[in-house]
Amino acid sequence: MTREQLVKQIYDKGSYLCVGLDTDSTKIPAHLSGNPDAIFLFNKAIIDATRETCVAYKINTAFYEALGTKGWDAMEKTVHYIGADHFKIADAKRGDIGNTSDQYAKAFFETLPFDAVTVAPYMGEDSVRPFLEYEGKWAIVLGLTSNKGARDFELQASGDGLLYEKVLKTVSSWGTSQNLMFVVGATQAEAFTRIRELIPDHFLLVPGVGAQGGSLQEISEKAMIKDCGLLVNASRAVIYASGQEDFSSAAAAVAKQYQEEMGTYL
Ligand SMILES: O=C(O)c1cc(=O)[nH]c(=O)n1[C@@H]1O[C@H](COP(=O)(O)O)[C@@H](O)[C@H]1O
Repeated sequence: MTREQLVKQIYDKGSYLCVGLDTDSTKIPAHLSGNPDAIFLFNKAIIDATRETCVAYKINTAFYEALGTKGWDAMEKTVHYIGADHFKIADAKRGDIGNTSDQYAKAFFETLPFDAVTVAPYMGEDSVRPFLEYEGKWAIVLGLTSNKGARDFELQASGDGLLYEKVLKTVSSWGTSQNLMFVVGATQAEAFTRIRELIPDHFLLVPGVGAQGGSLQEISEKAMIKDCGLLVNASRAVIYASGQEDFSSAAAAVAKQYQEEMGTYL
């Protein structure tokens, strides 16, 4: 999906919500959990319930890989079920020597129809480049993450700034704002102004609202740009809004609330 197509989806729907399909097999409601296809059926119900209120889905591959081939099959079925209108992110946090990253890119962009993969930048340019070589596909590189471990490296001084600032500056020269986004955690709200000084044009994938407590209002006020430039992810707050038979209507209601609030910022 190109930036233009993504931006059109955002303004058509009045939403920059990304629903995170972090589907934990131990949290599937009881009425589904005995079904051999439970993970996919859960995802399908969530997708049907949130299609109109979100523009992206982020599949966190860990939750699927943890189940072996059964999980991978559920992920494949899910990404195909989402279809072409939504921006599909493989949250796999990949990145390795060039010929290995080539294979990761092939896995998510050719074998599977994802639009974007999250990438860890630690191994440098040759580990990120393979993800930038596909027309209409995106690398979403970790910038400043939402977790407390961000302090261990990302927020440490490096040269004349912080390490994450160096990552944003350097990585942004490897691609363009048409094929490269950055992850910035919603819990890092005080950094958003500085981040927009460094990368004024790039889309940001912002996880950390909902269960991790980040403020949608604060992020939107500090980091929204003229064509929005934000995808805000919520996983647990949406998909586990209820653990009962009404889980999909509860998810729909939470996603709608996010969409309505987002509409006021767009
Ligand atoms: O890359 C990510 O998506 C990510 C980066 C980050 O800094 N923090 C973060 O929480 N995430 C992911 O975003 C999702 C957040 O989930 P919830 O806290 O349940 O909304 C999970 O899939 C995390 O792996």
